[in-house]
Amino acid sequence: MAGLTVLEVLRRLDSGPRGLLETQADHRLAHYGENALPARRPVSWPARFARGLRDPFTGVLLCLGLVSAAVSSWGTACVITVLVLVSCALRSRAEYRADRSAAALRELITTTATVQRQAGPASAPRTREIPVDQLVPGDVIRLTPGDMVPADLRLLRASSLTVHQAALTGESKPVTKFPLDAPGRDPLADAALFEQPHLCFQGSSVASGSGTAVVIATGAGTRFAGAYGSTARRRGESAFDRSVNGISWILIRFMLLTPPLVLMANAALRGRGLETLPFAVAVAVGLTPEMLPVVVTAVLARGATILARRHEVIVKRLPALHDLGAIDVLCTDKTGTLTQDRPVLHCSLTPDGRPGPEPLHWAAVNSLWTLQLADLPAPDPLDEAILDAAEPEGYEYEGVAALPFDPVRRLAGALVRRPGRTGPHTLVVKGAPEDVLDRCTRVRTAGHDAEDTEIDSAARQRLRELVEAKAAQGLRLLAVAVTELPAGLPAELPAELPAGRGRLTSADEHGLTLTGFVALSDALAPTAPDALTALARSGVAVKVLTGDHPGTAAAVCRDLGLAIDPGTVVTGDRIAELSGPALAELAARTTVFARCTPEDKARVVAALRESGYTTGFLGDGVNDLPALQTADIGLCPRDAVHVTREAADVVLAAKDLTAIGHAIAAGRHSTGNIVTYLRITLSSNLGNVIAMLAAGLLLPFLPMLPAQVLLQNLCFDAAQLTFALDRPAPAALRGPATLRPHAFLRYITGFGLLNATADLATFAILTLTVPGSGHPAGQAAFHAGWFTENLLTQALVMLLLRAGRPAPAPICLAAAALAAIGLLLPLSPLAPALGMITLPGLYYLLLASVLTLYGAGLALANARHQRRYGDGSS
Ligand SMILES: Nc1ncnc2c1ncn2[C@@H]1O[C@H](COP(=O)(O)OP(=O)(O)OP(=O)(O)O)[C@@H](O)[C@H]1O
Ligand SMILES: [Mg+2]
Repeated sequence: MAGLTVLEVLRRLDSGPRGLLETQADHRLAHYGENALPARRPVSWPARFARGLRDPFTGVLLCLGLVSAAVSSWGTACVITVLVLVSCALRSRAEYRADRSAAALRELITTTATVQRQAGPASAPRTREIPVDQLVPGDVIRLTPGDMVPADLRLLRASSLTVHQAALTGESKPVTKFPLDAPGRDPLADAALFEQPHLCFQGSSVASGSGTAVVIATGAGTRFAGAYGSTARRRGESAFDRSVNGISWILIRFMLLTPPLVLMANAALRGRGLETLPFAVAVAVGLTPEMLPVVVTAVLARGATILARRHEVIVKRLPALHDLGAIDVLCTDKTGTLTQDRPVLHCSLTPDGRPGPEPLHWAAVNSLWTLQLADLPAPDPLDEAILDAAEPEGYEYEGVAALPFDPVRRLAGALVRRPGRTGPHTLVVKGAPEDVLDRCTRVRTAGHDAEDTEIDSAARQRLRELVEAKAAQGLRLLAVAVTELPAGLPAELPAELPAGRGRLTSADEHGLTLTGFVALSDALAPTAPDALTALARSGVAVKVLTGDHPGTAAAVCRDLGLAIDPGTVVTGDRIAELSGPALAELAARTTVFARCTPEDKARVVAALRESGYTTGFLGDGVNDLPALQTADIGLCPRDAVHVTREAADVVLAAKDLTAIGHAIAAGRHSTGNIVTYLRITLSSNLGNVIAMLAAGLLLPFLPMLPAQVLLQNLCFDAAQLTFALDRPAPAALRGPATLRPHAFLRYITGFGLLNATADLATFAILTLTVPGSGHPAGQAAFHAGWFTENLLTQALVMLLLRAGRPAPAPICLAAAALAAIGLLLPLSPLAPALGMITLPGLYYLLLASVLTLYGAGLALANARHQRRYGDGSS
């Protein structure tokens, strides 16, 4: 449809500029289905289950199962299958529950689109907000800054519209879009589809300006769904990938190496052949923390559920909770996040700093006509405050053309004329004082005999000082300027020409006459000071990145209790000059960044990430989008614009910024639990494997039958699921929680060797107390003895390797159950079936002393580790 004229497109879609009839829309919704990307639809139970199978651990386990089946070791194959099925089922259940607990909150923040529809053929079209999934082809919709482009669209009208298409084209700068009536004849027709100016695509978002468009494709029919299917974000490796996934991949390599090593060692030293394969497979399974994916999902799901319930925080992807715990720098924007973004007019000042109505009057004319001509359904809070405060004099003028506000230019321009009068038009510009002053050559003195004088450098300096002084009071200042443009010229060129190209352009905004300033005040968000204090206390550095004036930013930060020197505020132009290490160094030592463009915010965040910080970004506006996508974790308040909410990983659904502190604590808690689980499980698995390999080589028989290895493994796995319910040490919650794979591997190797020593000591007492290892009965006793010892040491490790507080009841119960199984199974009637027999009493006596020594060693080594590293993380 890209080459058709607007009329042809509307005719094909059986629609019109007034929009669809409600009944038509209902029929189409039934016919085309909901407008949701296939990847975003709710996931069914079987699909969730199948997704679990794609996990790398499960993959390796399945391979080991296949190997076992190939050598007809059916018992092993069955145990592995059961492990895989149980772990997938447990994982999908945890995910499902986490999803459901946030579902109600998610309703609060569903993305909507402004659609224009008619109740009946004769009625006037009405605009209203509907959830984007209700859009159908043929719908006519409005676009405003911060909107997601909800479907594939053909533009009907646009006013300085620019869209972010980074998700589609990788281009990070917004691109201009404008309607073309007959694009087939346009020289741009050969450009790639996403570059076409008259089409907007699902997956992009509105950066500035506004427009009206007709929906040409929805749901799975959009280009985005066709090209990408899902919305993978290309932000690089996250903290979760670096830690949990990093460890997983190291382990998987070990697992894959183990069976061939065992086979080769047994062949070389003992002359055994392929009959040791089931044992080798069992050893590899024994090394695997099969339940790692389950425990990770269960821990994160539980944390997310509690956060949703207690603090109304929505975690959109579970790994984001882990990353929250790792945040050590939180960047936040100011307006709308730390302040309420409900500005009220404080004063209207003439250029000499005295109160006077003229600046407010012109500001209101500008606000009114930029709003009207840009077709925005709702004014921006600054414009709203200006219109509320001004007399409705704007109606004396008639708007001709407008250049709506955009956060890079920091200006808004409106071209107006007096109705019925000929003569030049007036261009009214308002915006950030620095940017307006740069374009002013004259200044208007106040009073009845208003006259314009040239601005000399002394006057310019005085104006800057006035701005500084007002900003230092925490006021948001806009400068207002006017100029005359000859009528008939560029503004009234034929309407097909896109706005911003040939009509009013930013090039017209020069040679202006300053009429004065309007100052607005914006109250702090009530919970912001507490939230910042709590963050500082929990070891998270806070940085403020704002588009506002440095003086205003500094004053607001002072009110919030952030300690900064006024001279240390860095402005956007500094950021733009620097790159690489210089920028990273500046970003690390600066607390407040002012006059940032959206790009500047993103560059600061990227520089912080590159220097190794785990960075969160909290923001609410379109100008925050690039930074939010660059950060490790994007957070937004509930009132954020659609696109920001869509891009954020974490949404604060309550109007309470202290929820961030709770979310970070929950993240640390989750990471702490995962780390405890991993330490315990890996150090004892590693110990067992070392012992098994050593015994396999020292003994003339297999130290444990494959079935026994798998059985003890099943018992460990079941017991370790209780770590999802653990409480980490308070020290683990005090600072950012990260897991550094190398330090971690050192830890588990140390404790693994300790564990192996206990095993080897047990072998020694077994050879002493159980004679005749040449006979089957002697071997069965050996197997039983080691089985008992293994489960008992595992129980000890579960209780002693934790940091800080005593273990909660479920963990104690699980450890007790392990000990009971270890002691009672070899005595039970089941023992012969498992290849074990009853042991002599002397063995238990000696075992008790080995375990006492082991327990003491464990406690000592753990206490030393705690002293050295303090927290629960590694
Ligand atoms: N509607 C508007 N018309 C004219 N100028 C505006 C308008 N809105 C904002 N400005 C000017 O542009 C500047 C930058 O605005 P921007 O939206 O990028 O950031 P901000 O809202 O000031 O702060 P933050 O980045 O903390 O949300 C503002 O400080 C103000 O001077
Ligand atoms: Mg903002």
